[in-house]
Amino acid sequence: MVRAPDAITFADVGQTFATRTGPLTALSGVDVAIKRHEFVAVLGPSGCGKSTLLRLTAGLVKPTEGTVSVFDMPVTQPRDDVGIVFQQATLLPWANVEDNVAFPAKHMRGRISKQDREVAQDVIAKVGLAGFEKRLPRELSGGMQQRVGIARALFRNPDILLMDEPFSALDALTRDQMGYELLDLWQSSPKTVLFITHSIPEALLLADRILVMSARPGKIIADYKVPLGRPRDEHTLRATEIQDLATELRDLLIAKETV
Ligand SMILES: Nc1ncnc2c1ncn2[C@@H]1O[C@H](COP(=O)(O)OP(=O)(O)OP(=O)(O)O)[C@@H](O)[C@H]1O
Repeated sequence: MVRAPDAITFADVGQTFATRTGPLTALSGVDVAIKRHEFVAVLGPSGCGKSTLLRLTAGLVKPTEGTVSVFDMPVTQPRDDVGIVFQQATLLPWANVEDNVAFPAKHMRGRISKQDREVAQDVIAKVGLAGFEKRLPRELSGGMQQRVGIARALFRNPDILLMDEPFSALDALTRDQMGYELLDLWQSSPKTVLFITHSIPEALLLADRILVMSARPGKIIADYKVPLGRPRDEHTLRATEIQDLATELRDLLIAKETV
């Protein structure tokens, strides 16, 4: 039988940066495979290399050791089938919502076509912003700006969505709301998601699988399957086995913070 390729593979990946004070090893010996349409959360102490994992997957950084592959093809440059959402939406302040969402087309082809605008309007509606197409970023709340960032990442309908603490700058209620909306989006249009967070409840609510990283140089020290079905809602995290897993994750992270 032909094996379906994994969506993302890290094969013995290491990343050392040259810094003014000498080489800094951010990641070492990272070996992991992520299946297509798996939702994977990554937890780990600050500075352990979580964002570096995403940047390697997106082709924004080249690994100094090992290979990062997307659908079995080594990543050598930024790819169309990978969308990224950062902690801040990083929108163009002078461009309206529609132009921000369609910006990848402008960046690639120098113009936004009528068809691009239709696609942009469709993803804007998907993230709940229909009617706001002509607004400027400064006219939107933080949560709405982040929805625009998500719409921009979805614009090219990528198979892989990389999310770097996408909701951590939002207030607690908006953050929860965005998590549920993301689950709805993911269920209606499945994608492979690599989601970085510092929040254990957020990781448990969203993910199929949770990877835990050690302090720098980061490596994957635990790989948990989240024992929850879908769909999930606000009652999901009350299950006893989830409380136990949350405690286990907390203990592991506290131990690793001190390493
Ligand atoms: N381009 C770079 N040049 C030099 N050092 C870098 C570079 N990018 C990242 N680093 C260093 O690599 C380490 C890992 O950084 P990274 O941003 O991946 O960590 P992180 O786990 O995402 O951190 P946080 O949780 O605080 O956001 C840090 O010590 C950081 O200073």
